[in-house]
Parts: sequence; C-alpha cells; structure tokens
Amino acid sequence: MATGPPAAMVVLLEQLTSDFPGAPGRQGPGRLCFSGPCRSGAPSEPSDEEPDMTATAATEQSTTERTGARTEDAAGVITGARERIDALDDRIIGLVQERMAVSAVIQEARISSGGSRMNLSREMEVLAHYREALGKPGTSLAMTLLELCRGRV
Ligand SMILES: O=C(O)C(=O)C[C@]1(C(=O)O)C=C[C@@H](O)C=C1
Repeated sequence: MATGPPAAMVVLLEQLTSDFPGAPGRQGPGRLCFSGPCRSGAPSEPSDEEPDMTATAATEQSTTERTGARTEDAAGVITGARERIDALDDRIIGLVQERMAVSAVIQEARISSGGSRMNLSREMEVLAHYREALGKPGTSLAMTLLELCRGRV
C-alpha cells in the first residue's frame, strides 16, 4: 500500500523546499520527509531504507543550501559569480550615493535662488532615459532613484 504523496506533489514540494536551508521536509539532497519526526543533528538508528548522512552527503547538502546547485562544479560557478555581483552591487550603491549628492547640489542651488526643489520636466527626462535603456522596469528604477535623490537638501 503506497503511503507517499502523488508524484506531482513530490515535484512541487521539491521545488518549494530545495532552496531554503532548514526548510520543512528537507532531509538532504533529493529527500523529503512527509510525516513523522525528521532526523536532524542527533544520532539515529541505522536504517536500510534511509542511510545515515555521510561526510560526503553533508557536503552536498551544504552546497545545495548555499547555492541551490546540485553539483560542486555548478556551486563553484555560482559562488564566483555571486562575488562579482556583490562587487557590482557595492559599486552601484556607491554610484547611487554619488547621484544623491550631485542631485542635492542642484536642488540647493535652485532653492537658494528662489526656485522649488523639484523640476518635473527634468524628472520626465530621467524616467524616459531609464525606460529607453531598460524597458518598463527601468521606469520603476528611475522613480526609486528620484525618490532617493529628492528632498535631501
Ligand atoms: O535635475 C534637476 O533639476 C534635479 O533637481 C535633479 C533631480 C534628479 O535627481 O535627477 C532631482 C529632483 C528634480 O525633481 C529633478 C531631477
């Protein structure tokens, strides 16, 4: 008598749990626990159906948890690319901070001269610039940038 869930549900649960360390049901690479106590940490009875986690299995689980990859090769690619993304994000954040400072100079000059903080026609140009380069999400990005840059004088 089969007791497990339908195959489609296994696939769905696999997808839902595969990238979350310590996610409910995740017992190791490719293994899900649907009922009963889950084995984690504490030593347990050896079993023919469920062999104990070996050092190799533990390494594979750690790789999956860190990167979502199923092989060490893929994990190496992901780890290296993530380092590049972190470096790029640092530069992007630095550029955003620089943009905020330059925007503040403009706003300060305009306000000091008797003008208003905002200039809507210029904001339309900025939005169009980002939309042309990046499509619709570019508009959202530009709106976020303008929100960060406005009102900091
Ligand atoms: O270009 C300007 O006039 C600015 O004040 C800079 C800036 C911007 O950050 O791009 C900020 C506020 C304005 O409403 C328009 C644009």
